[in-house]
Amino acid sequence: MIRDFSAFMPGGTPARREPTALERLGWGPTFASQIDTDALTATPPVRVVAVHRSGLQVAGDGIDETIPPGPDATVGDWLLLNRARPRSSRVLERKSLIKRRAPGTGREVQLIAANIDTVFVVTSCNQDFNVARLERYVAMAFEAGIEPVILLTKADLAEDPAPYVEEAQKVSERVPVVALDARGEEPAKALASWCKSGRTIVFLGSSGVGKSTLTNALLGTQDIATQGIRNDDARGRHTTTRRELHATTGGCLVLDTPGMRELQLTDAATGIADVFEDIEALAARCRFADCRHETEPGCAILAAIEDDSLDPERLARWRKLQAEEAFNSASLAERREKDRAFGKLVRSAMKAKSDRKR
Ligand SMILES: Nc1nc2c(ncn2[C@@H]2O[C@H](COP(=O)(O)OP(=O)(O)OP(=O)(O)O)[C@@H](O)[C@H]2O)c(=O)[nH]1
Ligand SMILES: [Zn+2]
Repeated sequence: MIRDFSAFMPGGTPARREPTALERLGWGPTFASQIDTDALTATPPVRVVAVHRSGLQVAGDGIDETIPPGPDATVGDWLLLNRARPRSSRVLERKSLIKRRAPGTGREVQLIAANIDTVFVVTSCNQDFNVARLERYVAMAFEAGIEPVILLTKADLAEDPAPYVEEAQKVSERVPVVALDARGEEPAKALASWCKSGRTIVFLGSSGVGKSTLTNALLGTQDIATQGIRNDDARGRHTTTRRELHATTGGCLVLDTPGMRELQLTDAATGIADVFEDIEALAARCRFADCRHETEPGCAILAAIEDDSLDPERLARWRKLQAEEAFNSASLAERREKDRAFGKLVRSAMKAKSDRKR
């Protein structure tokens, strides 16, 4: 068989032609630039499209198979498939990575998803709407190196979605906000600029906000709930570890990963700083480098609150996220010690809040 590898190499992509099998899976210059033609022939690139207990399901140009677990890879990863020793397949450097600490352990890191292009942080135009939660998810996306977009579903049920949009826009100047009806034709149109062929997206948010509805709207007639049962164990039971990519008719890849819907913030100091860049910029102007923004003279943050240019609630949320992040990122031993201190901090924050309300 003659294969045209030109499209795999950097700069080899002409403007208008049908996408190759690999491009439909998300292949592009970021990955192509990491390998040479010899490696391409000997070890074909494949993408991990699903993670099962029995192994990694990989897809490539004419390849669709399950390899045993082994490579330190997760759904979305690109591997150079080593046919003789699949466990030794090389994992290509990632564009983005969502990870977390394995629950209940010390420093062990769990890979959740790789090479996601866009995270849609989903909430609804109703009582689910919560700025603190939006900030948390957006920080996580920034930390992972992924572009976040805030999606406000159930706009059709709200008397006026505008106030929700306005609040959501305050999370970060860098994050677009879209309000829509998650059902029917609207998502495919409203999200078209992010859901292009070969792009990989994921919907994150609380239960009931419309993640499955959005996924179904993009996938067309396919039903994700029934589709997911297919590759699980013999009894067709859902397993909590299942993660997989589904292709839309437009060629966009939607990651379905129930385990990722609620995430703790871990090792996300940079992401938090990105979301709260307004506060970080103020902090840099405080007189003392170690200013705690409580009573210090020359504190730029206290000054901003004083002149109403900073919302004290936003400052409180920043403090809380930072404390939580520091707590989650600590090792188990450190955690035990911090446990008490954290409880105290939360209690004093709650008290400060109720004092203010009084
Ligand atoms: N009217 C209206 N209903 C919606 C919208 N989005 C979701 N719903 C409805 O809300 C309910 C919950 O939607 P799901 O898509 O199951 O929510 P989910 O986020 O996937 O929930 P989990 O699977 O529990 O995580 C369903 O009955 C949807 O039809 C919307 O934009 N407008
Ligand atoms: Zn200060």
